[in-house]
Amino acid sequence: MYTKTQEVDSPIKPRVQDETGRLKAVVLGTAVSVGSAPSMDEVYDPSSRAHLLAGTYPKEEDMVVEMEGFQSLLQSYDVQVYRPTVLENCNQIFARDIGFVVEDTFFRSNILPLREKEFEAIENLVAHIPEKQFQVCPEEVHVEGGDVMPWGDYLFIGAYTQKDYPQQITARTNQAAIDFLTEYFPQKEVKAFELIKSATVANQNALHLDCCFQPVGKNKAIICPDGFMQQEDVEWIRSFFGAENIFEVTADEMAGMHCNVFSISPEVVVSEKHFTRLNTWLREQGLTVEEIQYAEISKQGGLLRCSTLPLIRQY
Ligand SMILES: NC(=O)NCCC[C@H](N)C(=O)O
Repeated sequence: MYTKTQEVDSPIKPRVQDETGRLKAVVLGTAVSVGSAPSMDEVYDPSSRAHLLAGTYPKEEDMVVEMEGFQSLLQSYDVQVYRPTVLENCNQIFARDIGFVVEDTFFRSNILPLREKEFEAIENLVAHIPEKQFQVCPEEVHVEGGDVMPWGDYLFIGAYTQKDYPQQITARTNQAAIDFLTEYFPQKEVKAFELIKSATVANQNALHLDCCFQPVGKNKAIICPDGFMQQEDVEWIRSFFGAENIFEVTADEMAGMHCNVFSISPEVVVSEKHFTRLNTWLREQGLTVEEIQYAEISKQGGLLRCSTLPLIRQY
């Protein structure tokens, strides 16, 4: 069974149209029983790899505390927070990637095979979603929720479509995913961005789109230009949001997950407490910034957005 921290509203009717609408229900991953540190053969992102090598790989108890803090904050905003069933010795921190909601449909992702098991832990929860609002992505469609961002009439997708896709362990969303979502949402303008990939160097890798780009508020965004393979995509984002509405982060800040904040509403954003430069800018834009401690989680190549899977936002 999934763990619910509040009563489940059944049925759960998914609805997410953008990145910042007022959050009502969310799955927050869990670090409980995350298992021992992976071996160098098992590791699947460059940040975890670097921390394994440096002997600074995060401890379960520290990550559990950070995630509890996030849960309490979300609940203080009256958000219904669901946690996955705890699977023994399984890393279930990054709930974002295992599924995603666009408009009124929950999609089950086809994620990195090494992470496949994670979906089991929310099966009983998604069973509350009406069948007509639940969609399993076809087998050839490789997609993780970190690469999918609805933004009103637009659907932003992070992808990697180069020939060496099968060899890139940090490439999780392919051309078939772009084609599938384009066909599924004919009324949306699908904008796909090619991301840079590296299995070994964290500041040369944009694991997902949400590691190098994140809209905030009503019309603003955080980007790391270095995360994009094509300069014209960066230019497109600059002109779409307007240069004055964009905060740019460095490649090192991208590796530290500065783009991976999470919005509770167009007015309130959750950020990491060490992101001083970013948090100052967010406040200057008139946003309320809820700062929490999440630095241990960042060592695994994900942060606040990555550990959440929004089910319902209100419009
Ligand atoms: N959306 C995200 O960027 N999720 C972070 C996933 C990190 C995890 N270590 C992975 O490589 O899959």
